Amino acid sequence: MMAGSPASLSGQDVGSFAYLTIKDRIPQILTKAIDTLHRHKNEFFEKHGEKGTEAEKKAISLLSKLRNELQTDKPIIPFVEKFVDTDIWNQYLEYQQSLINENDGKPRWFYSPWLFVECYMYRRIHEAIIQSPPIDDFDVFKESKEQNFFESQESLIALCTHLQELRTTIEDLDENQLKDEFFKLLQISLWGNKCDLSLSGGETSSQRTNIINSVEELKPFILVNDMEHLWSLLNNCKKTREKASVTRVDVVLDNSGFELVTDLVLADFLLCSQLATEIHFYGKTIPWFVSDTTVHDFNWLIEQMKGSNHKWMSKCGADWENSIKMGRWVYHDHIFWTLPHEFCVMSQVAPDLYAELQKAHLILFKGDLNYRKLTGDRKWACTIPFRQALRGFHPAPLCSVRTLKAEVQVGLQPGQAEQLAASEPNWMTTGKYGIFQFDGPL
Ligand SMILES: O=P(O)(O)OC[C@H]1O[C@](O)(CO)[C@@H](O)[C@@H]1O
Ligand SMILES: [Mn+2]
Repeated sequence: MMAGSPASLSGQDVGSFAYLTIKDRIPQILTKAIDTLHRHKNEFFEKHGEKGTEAEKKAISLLSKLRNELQTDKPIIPFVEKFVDTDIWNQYLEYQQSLINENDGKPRWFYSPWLFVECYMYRRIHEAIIQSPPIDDFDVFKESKEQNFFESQESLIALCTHLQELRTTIEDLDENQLKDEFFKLLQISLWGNKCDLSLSGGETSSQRTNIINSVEELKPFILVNDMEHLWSLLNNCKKTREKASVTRVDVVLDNSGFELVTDLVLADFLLCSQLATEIHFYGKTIPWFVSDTTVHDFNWLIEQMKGSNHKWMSKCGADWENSIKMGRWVYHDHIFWTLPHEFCVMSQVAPDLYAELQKAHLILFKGDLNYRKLTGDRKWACTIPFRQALRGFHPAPLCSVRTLKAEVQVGLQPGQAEQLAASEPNWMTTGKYGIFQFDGPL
């Protein structure tokens, strides 16, 4: 821990959201993963014969073992299977061990930082799968992600239709109208973050109502609203940039399905409004926090949309595929996003990624987990400045776009948290509230 930063959120605090997640939500997610493997038994057999059946059994027994370790608060054990990040993970385990002063103290599920153990759990799921060839490329969360996409169809069609209409009139919009549209699509992308699947223990959490109509009603639930800063920054880039030069917006993606479409709609708008000229996306290398986007999810979703029999949805899919082909959209993978580290150490742990992010004019960090990593998932007072919680992480001007699902929030006005807590004790963890929290140029 760096001097001056508060303790990490942890399962030690009985009754806290961290505690309840480790006690209830994580075992539930593991049970669901086991069940998913079970249900694919025949598929594995058809594909790989007896070897497939054996692999399914092995993966299930590894996951059951993991669930047992967790539920009996066993020590956190090192990774054994060789993978690109195994050494970094095991070093981090040692680092966590070194933070424990007691003799022979070992990191344990309910004792160690929540961010660490929760990331560890998802990495262990991945280990169980890669230890079970030939089903070692199976994504236990894929079905849920696809289901989320299909269940949100109606709302997604409305969104695609809105985007396509907007594209035909965009030339005629004056600056204020353009700004209104920008704000609308930003808010849709914010509320899209309600739909993650780890909060609901992997149960469906899709968007069934037309989100565009809800934006106005939801405004009072935005606790920190720095949208104006984002507008000034990008509009200024647009006005001052030379002909052939670049305005680059980077989006650190969160969930696939509904949320991903809201992000891609925003990205599309940024280009056609010329607020940006290039968009870079970052996804996860392995299945993560149930609903997070991997490259497979990203490609799958665009492919699905392209093949849709709805005219405007299919147009979006085709346009987006083209944006990728033309290099206006760039997708990046990096193992750092599925490590347990706080972002303030990114420049040391993943200097190449930090350097990549430095090329952006603006970075949007989608979702709650990114916010936890931005702030270190620590017990900050709600009123400390965002920049202080970032502890030196500043590759470029950045903004967190997140609905609140964890007990960490900084940069609030004095009294704001108290007022919320008085009427709603769970205001930090239900996803009902959201923020656009910006950290501008240094
Ligand atoms: O998809 P998001 O917005 O990052 O949310 C993932 C969230 O899942 C939870 O860990 C619940 O387990 C949240 O508290 C967490 O931060
Ligand atoms: Mn997520």
